[in-house]
Amino acid sequence: MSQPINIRKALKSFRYAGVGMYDLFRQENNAKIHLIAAALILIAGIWFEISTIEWCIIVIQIALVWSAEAFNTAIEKLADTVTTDYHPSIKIVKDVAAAGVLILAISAVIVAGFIFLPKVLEYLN
Ligand SMILES: Nc1ncnc2c1ncn2[C@@H]1O[C@H](COP(=O)(O)OP(=O)(O)OP(=O)(O)O)[C@@H](O)[C@H]1O
Repeated sequence: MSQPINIRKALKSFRYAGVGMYDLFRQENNAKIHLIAAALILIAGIWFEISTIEWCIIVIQIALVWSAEAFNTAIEKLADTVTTDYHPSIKIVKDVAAAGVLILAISAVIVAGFIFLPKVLEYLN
């Protein structure tokens, strides 16, 4: 028979995830850069009064990059737990995980360009 939903357990999981998010942005250099970039984009969004659909796209892009950074950090920590000695497989694991972040970061920059570049050009004219 299926188990009933355990609200207390779910709330505990939220708390652990919150601690993970705090650790991510407090300890990881790249995560701090992504946090500052997101803050600047949010300020630009308010300044240029972007539309609801543009806000949705920006929020999705920020979430994708942050999420990829979180998974990348988790993989790095796990790899370092396995060994801190040089290992060719660990190199591939870390490089590929970092590539996952880079792909989404590039996509975020392109999307930001599509949204903000016309507004910046119009503002400058
Ligand atoms: N144990 C290892 N074996 C082989 N190569 C490694 C190993 N650890 C790190 N590397 C190489 O060094 C690169 C940087 O790894 P590192 O763990 O320092 O990541 P980072 O992105 O600098 O993150 P952080 O500064 O958060 O630790 C990896 O992408 C990989 O190419």
